[in-house]
Amino acid sequence: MTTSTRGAKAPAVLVLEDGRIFRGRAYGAVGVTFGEAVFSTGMTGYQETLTDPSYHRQVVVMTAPHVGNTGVNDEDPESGRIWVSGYVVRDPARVPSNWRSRRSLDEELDRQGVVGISGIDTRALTRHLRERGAMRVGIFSGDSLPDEGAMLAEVRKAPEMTGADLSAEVATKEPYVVPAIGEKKFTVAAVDLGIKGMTPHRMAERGIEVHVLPATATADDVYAVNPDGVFFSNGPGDPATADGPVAVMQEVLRRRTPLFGICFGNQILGRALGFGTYKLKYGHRGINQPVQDRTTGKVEVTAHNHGFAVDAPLDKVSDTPFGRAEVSHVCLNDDVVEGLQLLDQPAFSVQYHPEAAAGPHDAAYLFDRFVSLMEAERA
Ligand SMILES: NC(=O)CC[C@H](N)C(=O)O
Repeated sequence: MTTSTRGAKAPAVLVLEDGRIFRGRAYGAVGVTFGEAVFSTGMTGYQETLTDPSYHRQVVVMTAPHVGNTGVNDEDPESGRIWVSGYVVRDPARVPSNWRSRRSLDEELDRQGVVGISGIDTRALTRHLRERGAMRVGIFSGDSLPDEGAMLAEVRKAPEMTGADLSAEVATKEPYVVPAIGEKKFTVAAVDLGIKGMTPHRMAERGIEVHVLPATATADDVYAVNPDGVFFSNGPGDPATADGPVAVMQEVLRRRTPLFGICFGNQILGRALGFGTYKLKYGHRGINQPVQDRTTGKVEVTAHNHGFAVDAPLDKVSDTPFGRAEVSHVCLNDDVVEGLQLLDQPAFSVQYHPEAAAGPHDAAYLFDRFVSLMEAERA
């Protein structure tokens, strides 16, 4: 629920489900919002973060102290709207400055009805989330606020992220096509579980015509486009709920069509192979996470946004219903599984974001790997 505007400087309170409270000022829309409190360590790229559908139902805390400096432009959004359910910053820019800027971030949050809070100690909040783990949170702003006990009771009624099935809420309802740039070489069916705009673009740049399909697409829908490869996107929510996409992916594996998955898509590949998924204590979010590609030994700096992970053994090849599989990538901060690959058929996935929006481009080679799998299939 939001009421608008003028009160951009109204008092605001952030209430965590364990009872910790931070007081600040309204930022963006004035009103009430709930979600899972998570922190992002990205120093840049706030527009891409805000519009990434994987952040649906999450209240994002920025560890970078000064946010909004470059304003809001019309080029950087990763989808048609802001998806975060709330936004938490230390010190918003008072005067944005950039040649592409059209309006301030404060105005844009207000325009889209996104409730935020500024002027709180985001370092203390981040340390709290790191020690206690991601948890539910509420932001309440306005001139007359409920008492603390009432706000806490509301936060504790909000839905949890564990068990949340959210892809269909954010994905396209209708299929659409992103044409290949230049000569068309391949057709890919991309199951949209919350896809970011840059992902089909990275494929289109490589001569792929991308047929983006709704989250509810069946295997028949996938094969109706006569694909050379199949892609499963990133997306919000708990992968343990994604039974539909897991069944579709198992059919793709049965048919041995080249397969690539990103983030939620990696968790779905994990499940399709028979591995479990689990919730990380506070997740990985930011654009500076070190990952090792174990197939080459190279280390890359990468963009992350995940709160769940695949539970697969790091030190051995696993036998799965689709042949041998191994962990191809691992996060060097905490040994979390960051990629999977099959050894007996053309299928792989990563838990992080090679589309790099925002983020470093170190992992762009993964799109080339997908192209190589499709080329090898054709040869
Ligand atoms: N970016 C994503 O695809 C996130 C996947 C999943 N929702 C998670 O939090 O782990």
